[in-house]
Amino acid sequence: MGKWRSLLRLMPFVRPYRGRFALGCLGLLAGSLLALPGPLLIGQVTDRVFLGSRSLEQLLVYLAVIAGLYIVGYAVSIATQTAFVRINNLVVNDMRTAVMSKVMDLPMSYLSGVEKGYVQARIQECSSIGTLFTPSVISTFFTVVQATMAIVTMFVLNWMLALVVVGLAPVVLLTSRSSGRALAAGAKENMESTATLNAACFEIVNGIEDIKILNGKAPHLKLFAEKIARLVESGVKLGRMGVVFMGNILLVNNATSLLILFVAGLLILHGQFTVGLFLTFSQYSTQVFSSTTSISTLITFLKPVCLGTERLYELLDMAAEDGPGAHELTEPIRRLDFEDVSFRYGDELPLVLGGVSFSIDAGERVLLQGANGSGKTTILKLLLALYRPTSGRITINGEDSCNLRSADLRRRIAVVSQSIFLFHGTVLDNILLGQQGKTRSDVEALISRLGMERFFSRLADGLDTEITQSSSSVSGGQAQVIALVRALLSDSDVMLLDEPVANVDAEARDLVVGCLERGQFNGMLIVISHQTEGLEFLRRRIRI
Ligand SMILES: Nc1ncnc2c1ncn2[C@@H]1O[C@H](COP(=O)(O)OP(=O)(O)OP(=O)(O)O)[C@@H](O)[C@H]1O
Repeated sequence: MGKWRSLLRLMPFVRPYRGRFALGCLGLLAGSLLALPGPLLIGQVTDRVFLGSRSLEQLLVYLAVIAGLYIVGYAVSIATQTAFVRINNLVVNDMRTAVMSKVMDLPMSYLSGVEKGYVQARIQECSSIGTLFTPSVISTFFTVVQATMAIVTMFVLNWMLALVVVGLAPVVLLTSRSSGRALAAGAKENMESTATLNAACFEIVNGIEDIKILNGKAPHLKLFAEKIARLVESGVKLGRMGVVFMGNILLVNNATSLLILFVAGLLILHGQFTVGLFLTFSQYSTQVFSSTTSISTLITFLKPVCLGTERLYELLDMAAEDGPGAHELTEPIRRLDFEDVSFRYGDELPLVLGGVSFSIDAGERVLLQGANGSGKTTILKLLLALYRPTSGRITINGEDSCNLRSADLRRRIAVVSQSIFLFHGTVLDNILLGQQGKTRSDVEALISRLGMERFFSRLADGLDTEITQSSSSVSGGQAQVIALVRALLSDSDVMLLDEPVANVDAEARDLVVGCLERGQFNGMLIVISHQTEGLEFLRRRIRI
């Protein structure tokens, strides 16, 4: 029961579309009601026209009424299904957006521990929850109404035959339920095989360059073929189960039809029943049995929905990186202090920083030095509130940075990191990313002030050069210069540069270091570098 209750947690996602949802439900109810008179009218036309009056006029009247019901039913069904398809898509995409937004707010201490592709998988899981809003699943709830009305009508017409139909319903239910369970288990296995195949594809595409260099095609293809073989095997098994499932349902339906034919036949032979009523009963019993089958498979459908909902909220309920009391940072950063800061990346991991203390004031230019792995980059990450100190505190203008909104803090701190990630889009898009109120002309003015026009004109399409993830349209050194322009454009109070002169050619090095040396940035400057050559203008040194 606890599991089913988790479905109630989906209410906030349905609420924005409650009008549409209510209309859709009304449509389904109307569809169920419209399906009710059909069998009764067919029975009547048989008894009253074919076996009675034999009047063409009367036949046409019946046909017109039945056709009218079918046409209205068709229109209602199309409108209802379209409404639910729309609701399904909207709800699923709202969930995806909520998950993505939450993921972006989660602390790095969690995110750095999750595997690649995991978040992607969690976002994809939302579509399994969307199954709940597909017309076929929602309509199952309404087939119960339809089946109940059919049973009531049958009891009114002939209680004895109605009892036979009702008595047979559990047989249909149990048959489809047991075959459905096997089908669900097969589907799970097939999904697992698909996921492992996807993981293999992801790895091959990701490491394609190294696979080529290392001549690794043959072993990777072998591994890929093994995964394909597993998928084929589970696909065939699933297909066989599907055939057996349908076969079993057909078998039971045929057996029940035969039994109804037998009982109705006896009643007709004794003059207690008519041929028309038999036709009516046949159609109603089909409605009852198909509703029974849908209900039994509904449970199979709802299980992954419940599981998906639980997993969705597991993520949405996680604590975000900013505590509820975090407040705005309204004034510029004038001073920052590390007060006896210690840090480890995980409870089980060793200390990276042990009791680090220093203070930096506005306008200071600092070179942060230390051996490989001593924690220099970690200090920058702590400053950016990507991680929180394990002990000690970092204060900004005297206030504990844990109490400040991290987005405000990051707006005031520009970064040129060691490994620059450029996003899909143009060079200009990347420079303007996250810059409020800045335009192309601001970028062009800055480039000209920095004397970097020649550098940018050498890119394939200048500022409009497309950055693609697969082919590097800019080199590492070029990315460094782009990141510096982005940092300078942001009018931040603090600038952090992690190894700006490593792995770059003389030109990029002169462009990056030169413009800092010439005082193009007058705020607090913190540079991490193993090399000191050319960085003499950074008067203060902090060693950790
Ligand atoms: N996300 C992480 N999870 C666990 N350990 C990490 C993580 N990031 C860094 N470390 C570890 O923390 C230590 C310090 O790393 P950091 O990058 O801060 O050093 P660094 O002084 O900048 O090194 P370098 O001079 O080589 O760039 C290293 O041992 C590193 O392996």
